[in-house]
Amino acid sequence: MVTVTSQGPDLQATRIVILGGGPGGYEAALVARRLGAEVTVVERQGLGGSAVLTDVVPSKTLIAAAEWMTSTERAAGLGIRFGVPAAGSEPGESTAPGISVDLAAVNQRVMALAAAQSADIRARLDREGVVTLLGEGRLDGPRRVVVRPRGGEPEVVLEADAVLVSVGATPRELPGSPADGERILTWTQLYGLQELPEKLIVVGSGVTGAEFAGAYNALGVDVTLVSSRDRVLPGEDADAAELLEGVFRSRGMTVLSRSRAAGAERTADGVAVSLADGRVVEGSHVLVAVGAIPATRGIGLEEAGVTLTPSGHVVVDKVSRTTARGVYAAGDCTGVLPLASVAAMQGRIAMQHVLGDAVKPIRVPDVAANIFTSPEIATVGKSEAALQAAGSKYVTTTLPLSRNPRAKMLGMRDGFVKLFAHPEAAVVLGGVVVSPRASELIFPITLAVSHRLTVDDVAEAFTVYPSLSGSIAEVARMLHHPVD
Ligand SMILES: Cc1cc2nc3c(=O)[nH]c(=O)nc-3n(C[C@H](O)[C@H](O)[C@H](O)COP(=O)(O)OP(=O)(O)OC[C@H]3O[C@@H](n4cnc5c(N)ncnc54)[C@H](O)[C@@H]3O)c2cc1C
Ligand SMILES: NC(=O)c1ccc[n+]([C@@H]2O[C@H](COP(=O)([O-])OP(=O)(O)OC[C@H]3O[C@@H](n4cnc5c(N)ncnc54)[C@H](O)[C@@H]3O)[C@@H](O)[C@H]2O)c1
Repeated sequence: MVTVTSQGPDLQATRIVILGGGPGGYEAALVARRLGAEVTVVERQGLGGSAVLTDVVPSKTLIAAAEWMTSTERAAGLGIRFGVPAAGSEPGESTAPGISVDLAAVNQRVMALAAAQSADIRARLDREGVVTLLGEGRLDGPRRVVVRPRGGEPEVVLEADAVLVSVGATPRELPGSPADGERILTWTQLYGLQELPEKLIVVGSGVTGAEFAGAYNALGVDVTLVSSRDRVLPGEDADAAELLEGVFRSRGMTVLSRSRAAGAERTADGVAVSLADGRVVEGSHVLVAVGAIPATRGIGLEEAGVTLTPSGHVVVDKVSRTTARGVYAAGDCTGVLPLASVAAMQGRIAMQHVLGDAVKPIRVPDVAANIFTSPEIATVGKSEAALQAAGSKYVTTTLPLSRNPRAKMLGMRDGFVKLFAHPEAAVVLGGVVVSPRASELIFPITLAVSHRLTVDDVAEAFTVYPSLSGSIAEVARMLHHPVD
């Protein structure tokens, strides 16, 4: 066992040890270095964490390929024909076999991009003077981290003035039906597929399930989405979820609502998913997307005085403090809001707090989020369900995308912009954008929400004509109340 009491040249510097090198961990490391601390990141998988290696980056890269396929759907309506017409064929008649997807090539690109992103993060941390230790870490009390290095070398003990726990979460599996990486898959195992599945069953219609079901459907796969709830995306804006489910069905996806999967087993040439009501759905592969479990067990947290919720999430306050003095936590292991952007913000806030920099507590309602389906669903601020549950006064207007001139030119039909505002103060409380690239369009509404702008502030700003963002100003204009 090697004990490391201090690293780096400055013996007076605060020693920070970060457990987990995902967005929560590596963003914190950069801030802590900038604030003069000695920083060590302990990571068992690779820098960038699950966000970069298995979750956000791979899924969004796969979706980029799927998106390309979806945009070809609109091409015919715009007068585009694929293939070279043969001699004597009618104008516009295609003789080419059409477009096909080489999943092995798509997945190779996905994995290469994830690895490159991880290497970039490692290089950045190295440049900034952050020490990285590849291995499995655990707390030994609140101020000491013990690391089992990946290469089998002796354990390393790191003494710390403060520890940040940012260990993320791992995929939940169906009870009694462990993933085998071949036919029964978690989202981390999809990128080993060399060919498109013949028939993919996606269990779970949360954000992960909806994104993958939409992507594989666009890539040409026969997809069945098993949804335990009344509708897909139960936690999202009801109009957006309803629209997306309609789009899914119109593209040939089978959506089984109110259908809870009880288990999955391999058959001679595929899988059979049994539903709680006795039905059986057969397919070639099943993707299990039923949520995630925080990676907080067995790493000495409770022994160090860190309180966990019954679900295993670390209890934190708005500046990322846990119940143990000197131990902070960020990201999916806290269950505050499982998004990479939130993990990174929690990590930065933790370091600002512990190192005595100016710090603003996290404001979850200001978080912008996006579901990368086609169309995308972007949200920020208060949702309609939250406003109703709190009995808040609000006014709302929705403008369908089909009324936007740019959308008409681009051949886009499915989508809308919706804003919520306070009826008297006219302050923008929240918004929903359902549209291709909604992730890019939500930003003006995010600015409005975080700076407490009014609908008139939004309406008075110029937008380009013609542009999709013109609908945001237009919907704000529709919420204007004339002065009495
Ligand atoms: C399929 C999918 C798609 C997603 N897409 C998006 C998206 O588009 N946008 C978005 O904002 N969010 C997205 N998310 C959510 C996002 O991935 C998470 O919110 C984010 O990864 C959380 O970051 P983190 O730092 O908390 O944890 P992680 O990224 O999970 O990193 C934690 C790291 O800690 C390591 N670790 C765990 N235990 C130990 C230990 N004992 N010792 C050493 N290392 C350890 C893990 O191996 C991991 O590498 C997606 C999630 C999924 C599942
Ligand atoms: N684009 C993004 O930013 C993005 C993408 C993916 C995930 N995420 C983050 O990850 C979080 C978790 O999302 P998720 O979809 O992985 O998990 P989730 O917990 O939100 O959804 C899982 C769904 O599976 C259903 N389910 C559970 N057991 C089932 C069963 N046996 N049969 C059928 N359905 C079952 C649940 O009712 C739930 O609707 C999201 O809230 C989001 O913050 C973000």
